[in-house]
Amino acid sequence: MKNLDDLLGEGVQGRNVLVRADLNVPLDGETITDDGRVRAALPTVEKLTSAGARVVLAAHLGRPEGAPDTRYSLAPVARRFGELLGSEVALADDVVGESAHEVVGGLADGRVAMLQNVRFDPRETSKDDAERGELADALVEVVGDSAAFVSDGFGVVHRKQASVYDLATKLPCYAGGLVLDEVEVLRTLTGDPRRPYVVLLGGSKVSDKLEVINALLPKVDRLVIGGGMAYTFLAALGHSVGDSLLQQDQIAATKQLLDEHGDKLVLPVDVVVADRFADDANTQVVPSDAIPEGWQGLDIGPRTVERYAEILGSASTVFWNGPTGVFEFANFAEGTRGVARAIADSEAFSVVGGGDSAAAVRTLGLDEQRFSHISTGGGASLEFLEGKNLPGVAVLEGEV
Ligand SMILES: Nc1ncnc2c1ncn2[C@@H]1O[C@H](COP(=O)(O)OP(=O)(O)O)[C@@H](O)[C@H]1O
Ligand SMILES: O=C(OP(=O)(O)O)[C@H](O)COP(=O)(O)O
Repeated sequence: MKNLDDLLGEGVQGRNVLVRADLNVPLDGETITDDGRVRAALPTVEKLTSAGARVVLAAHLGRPEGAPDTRYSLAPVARRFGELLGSEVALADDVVGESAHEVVGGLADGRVAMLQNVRFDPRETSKDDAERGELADALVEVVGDSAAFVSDGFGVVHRKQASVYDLATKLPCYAGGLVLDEVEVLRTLTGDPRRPYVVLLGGSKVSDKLEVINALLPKVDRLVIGGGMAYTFLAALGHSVGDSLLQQDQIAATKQLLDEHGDKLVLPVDVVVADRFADDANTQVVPSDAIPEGWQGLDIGPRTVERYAEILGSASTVFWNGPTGVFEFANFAEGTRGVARAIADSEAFSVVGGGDSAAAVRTLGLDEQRFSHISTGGGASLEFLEGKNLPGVAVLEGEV
């Protein structure tokens, strides 16, 4: 697989280089609450601009429904990128339209432009190869067919999407430094990890992650569950979960997982419930088999934190993806803070993966240096650990 150094060796002065980055940062209105992914994308872009390339950034933000939606505009991200870079990043109003052509056409050597959220175009995430191919062709038209493509959005390489996968089949493609670094660290976890090997999973992308659990169970000693997915497990045990996040269609499969691997799976014994999804909601701590009707679980409870901290503290290898609760609200951040602290205090080789998990480490005031590696990708790391083929990496290796 060719990499960024190969491209720099070929020379990029005056050449358009389209960089796919993962700039999917957490936002509070228009304020970026954690710019970790922007910072992680900088080194590749800076290497290219220093060599005189004209860099065109393509990225997504959130999960818009395939149409422009101002809530998911990349404007705050382009602004932050410009600040960190020390030179303005011009943002196109569209993905492959008139504005994209104009902004890219006006790009000077060593400067950076950004396309608007690629997921504003429904073809980006289409399951139809031809539709995605069409968008990739339109992206090539924007940057010109003498352009190069650098894939550096590690957090999105598990997605078979137009700007991640299909574009790599249309332009000379190169792996960026972030993708290479992340893959190298994660490889140490797929070989022969020191045991006990504990994986802690939380977060809200429940349907994505339930599949992953199945594949990870044979590889780990303990799989500790928190966050939104815990409630599908509790429901599978026959408990009522009130208004908590619930993946109804996965209950049967989850039941089977519990039957087959109950010894490895660790579930919350108590949870913090709220009477509505808000930081100032009324709250109470209840046993996990006694969630009252009309209430929703938004964090793991203190007894669970203690138990999880003990398991994490005695592990030799830890992988953590997904906050154990809605840590963005102070009232539901204690669980995530508690498990993060336990990992930070342990001597284990520890990898944290995921935009929100990494953001939690930083915004809850933990010392990043206490973790062996903070990955920019949650789902991508998990799929890598499962041993799954990551489309965005495979395509760079020419394995498609
Ligand atoms: N019990 C819960 N109910 C609803 N949302 C939750 C719950 N626990 C965690 N979350 C939310 O999960 C989100 C992070 O999920 P996810 O995207 O899967 O993690 P990551 O980005 O680290 O991969 C956070 O915004 C958090 O508020
Ligand atoms: O935030 C991301 O993934 P993550 O939450 O698994 O770390 C990536 O930007 C991918 O986003 P997606 O899961 O909407 O495809």
